[in-house]
Amino acid sequence: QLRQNFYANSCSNVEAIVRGEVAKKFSQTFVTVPATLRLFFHDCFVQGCDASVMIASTGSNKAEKDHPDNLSLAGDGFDTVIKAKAAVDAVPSCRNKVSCADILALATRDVIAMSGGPSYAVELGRLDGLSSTAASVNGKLPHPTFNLNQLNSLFAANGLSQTDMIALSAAHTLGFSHCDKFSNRIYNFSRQNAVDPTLNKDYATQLQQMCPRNVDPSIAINMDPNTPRTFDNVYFQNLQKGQGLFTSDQVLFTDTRSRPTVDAWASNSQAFNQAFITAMSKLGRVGVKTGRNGNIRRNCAAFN
Ligand code: HEM
Ligand SMILES: [Ca+2]
Ligand SMILES: [Ca+2]
Repeated sequence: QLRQNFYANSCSNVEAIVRGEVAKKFSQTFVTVPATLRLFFHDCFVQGCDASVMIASTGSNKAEKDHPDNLSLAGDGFDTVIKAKAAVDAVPSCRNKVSCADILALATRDVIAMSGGPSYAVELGRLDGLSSTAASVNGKLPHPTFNLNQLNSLFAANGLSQTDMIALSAAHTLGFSHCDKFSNRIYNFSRQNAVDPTLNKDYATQLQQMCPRNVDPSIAINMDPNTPRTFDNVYFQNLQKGQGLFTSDQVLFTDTRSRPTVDAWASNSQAFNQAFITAMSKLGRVGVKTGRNGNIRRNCAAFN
């Protein structure tokens, strides 16, 4: 059972310590923000929010982070958690008291707030998981080609509603994508349409310019073409204009079952922020480990 003041008696300053390290990292590179937020999502959807995604592979174990769906996780997310963990452990009373999973949850809250998004109280008390395998990632993470039914069923498997799914998708209001993740929409889309017809024409042309055929696979572009460094509801306004980057983004507007929610949040950032906080809190409860199912890792990248 998670609770807000879980570390009140063991490490009462944990929130300030984490925030301080996250602020330092944020001042060095903005990538900290999307990298940490996506890391939290990919952690929670595979074996629950237990920092299983942070484990490094060893000679005998190929870990989650080396599954194809996780290879584009940016290193700055991992680095943020590792640095915050070191800062926490530098305080004698906090040493080996706070889980990597909780530090990731706190850091995620902090990067959202630092980029203009809402802040919220984080429930704590997660333990770190005891396993991490690439094989366990299969089928657990959404793909950018997903339609609404596929998105809903994957999120429902994690206790999240369609409303939660739409709110969380707005994480694509910042951060980057590599060209291969959406090139099917701008080249050879279908027999009838070379370009995905749900894509705004000018935006499609811009995407083709930024991502020419045979582009360097390391090239990444902003997912929100309008406010790429601000956590805001412009994501939903983009969808209304046909500027959703992935099929899984644009479908939230094209499918009439989800469009009313997109329209509501495009014009009401407060309502969106509230829904986002609710959904993030639910995401943070997925598959939480307690008791013998977990421990507090000394090194977030390795089992004790
Ligand atoms: C709804 C289904 C989702 C799909 C299909 C999806 C897919 C993707 C893909 C393909 C990328 C680009 C990766 C790359 O090429 O580097 C990406 C980036 C990102 N995603 Fe998602 N995602 C989804 C939901 C979420 C959720 C729920 C969150 C967080 C709450 C999230 C946060 C992010 C962030 C922040 C980035 C940018 C990462 C960076 O700049 O390093 N996504 N996502
Ligand atoms: Ca996990
Ligand atoms: Ca934005």
